[in-house]
Amino acid sequence: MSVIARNLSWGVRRKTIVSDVSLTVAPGETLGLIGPNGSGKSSLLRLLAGLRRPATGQVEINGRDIGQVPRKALSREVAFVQQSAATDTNVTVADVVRLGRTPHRSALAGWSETDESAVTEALERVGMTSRRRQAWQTLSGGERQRVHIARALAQAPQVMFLDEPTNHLDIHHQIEILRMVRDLDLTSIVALHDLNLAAMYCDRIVVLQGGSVCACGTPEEVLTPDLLRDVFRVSAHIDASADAGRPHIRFTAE
Ligand SMILES: Nc1ncnc2c1ncn2[C@@H]1O[C@H](COP(=O)(O)OP(=O)(O)OP(=O)(O)O)[C@@H](O)[C@H]1O
Repeated sequence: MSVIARNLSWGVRRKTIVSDVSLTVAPGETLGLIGPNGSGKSSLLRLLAGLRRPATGQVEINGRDIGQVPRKALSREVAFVQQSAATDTNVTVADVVRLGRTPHRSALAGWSETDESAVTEALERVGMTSRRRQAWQTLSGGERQRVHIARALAQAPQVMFLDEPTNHLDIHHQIEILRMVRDLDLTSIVALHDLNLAAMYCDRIVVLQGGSVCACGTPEEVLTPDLLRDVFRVSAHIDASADAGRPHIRFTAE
């Protein structure tokens, strides 16, 4: 499913936090959202996912204005992995992942085989099958993050929004999760701080600065020494990596 944002703006009181953002994400594409702290990445993701209404502008998912789509119907198509999602503590890992099935179930329907296999498959994909009966509150930070991603996968969405999904993860799991997101047959928009991981796993990158889009394109087009200096205030060399020609950033100490 495609995601199109047209002239999105949002703010609180007199402060504009997202300013006139337009972007297009093609079906199946993985779009990276990067920008310094406070540049508006989380706020924009929430607008794109329909969790917050824009002051002006609109978001279309698969050609429909999401402002007109009922919330339950939207949550059958769109999953959101938050930065630090709160979860009720007195539950098991499988209980948390089962919550992902909520949009697909009616009040009267029982738990189906489809629901069960979606949960089993989601746990498998994030490598948490052996933990399904473990109490949620006993998990490490990285394990919780993987279970939140499993919950989103169990939702069987067509579009996935992920806010810093690699937070708390060791490097193996950072790479595993981003590779999985890239290889999933769905459209994904992922806010990331690690610019090299964004270069490795995103088809295109949007750079936010002060709530506005200041660059958009392939990793090679966007990740230039000038942009890194102007937006992120760092000096860097860019090497063409052996990894499918993706840029590799070497930060320089000066
Ligand atoms: N509800 C709110 N009320 C007041 N200010 C807000 C609100 N939501 C966000 N902000 C402010 O808007 C700015 C953008 O916040 P946002 O969380 O979208 O940035 P971000 O790019 O995701 O940051 P980070 O990289 O630090 O996670 C920040 O200055 C934040 O303090």
